[in-house]
Amino acid sequence: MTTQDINVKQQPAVAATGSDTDTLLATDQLTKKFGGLTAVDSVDFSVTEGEIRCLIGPNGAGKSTLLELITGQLSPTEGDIYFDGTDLTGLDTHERIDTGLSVKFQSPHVYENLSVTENLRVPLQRTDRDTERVLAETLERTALSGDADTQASELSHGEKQRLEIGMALTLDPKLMLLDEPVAGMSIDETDDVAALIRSLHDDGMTFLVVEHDMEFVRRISEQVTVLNQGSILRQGPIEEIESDEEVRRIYLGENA
Ligand SMILES: Nc1ncnc2c1ncn2[C@@H]1O[C@H](COP(=O)(O)OP(=O)(O)OP(=O)(O)O)[C@@H](O)[C@H]1O
Repeated sequence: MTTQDINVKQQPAVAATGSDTDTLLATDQLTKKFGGLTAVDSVDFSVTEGEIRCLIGPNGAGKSTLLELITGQLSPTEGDIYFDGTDLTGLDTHERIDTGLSVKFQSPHVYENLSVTENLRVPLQRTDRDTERVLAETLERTALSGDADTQASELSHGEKQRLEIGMALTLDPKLMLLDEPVAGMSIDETDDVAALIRSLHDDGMTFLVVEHDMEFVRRISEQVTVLNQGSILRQGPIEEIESDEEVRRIYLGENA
């Protein structure tokens, strides 16, 4: 399915973000209220095919809520989400994954008692892909070939993150959502994850990354969206965002 197939309701979101038919993910007036608190407030947001878009913002800005609305862990109070021509409203998280959306949460969710290869086989059971070929490819892409038989519990934090990205890759997603992928990592581990994201991007993968580490954002992302109090404050190239006075006052002053 292509973005041409997106129904008429998507048009405002695409138009509002200035994107065209390359839009892979779009939200239209997306809103989430928790009682009297509006955590996400009429957000028109989009991710273009092939880009690495980072979502930043101060604590409580609504980043996790937006991510959870996209993954289907939360239902919107109002608004819609479209992905690759499909209206995701009404689909549960597994059904969203089947449309090509992949999610990697902050802390690694790997099976500690299984080997690296066995972990990679778990998501593959859901597909009819050529398991042995995909396994070999994924081990190589995540630089885990040397640890194919290592039990996951023996991996470092950074290796576990790479393994989980690998598990997502086995399903051949169209968009990877990563929630703070380098939180708590050493410099070397951060380097490895940045290199992995860049190389997957070079192969055409699209990313939406929620991240606090601005040095990491600078390294992986060209396009940044700043969320503040549930609304989009700014979006644009990283250089523009970093030099924007209001962004600096609200967010970067304390994180740059
Ligand atoms: N389940 C919930 N019930 C009530 N309020 C919530 C719930 N989840 C989030 N909130 C509130 O919604 C607002 C946005 O929270 P959210 O976690 O999305 O922000 P965030 O940008 O991800 O923050 P952080 O960077 O600290 O993770 C906050 O005021 C938060 O307290």
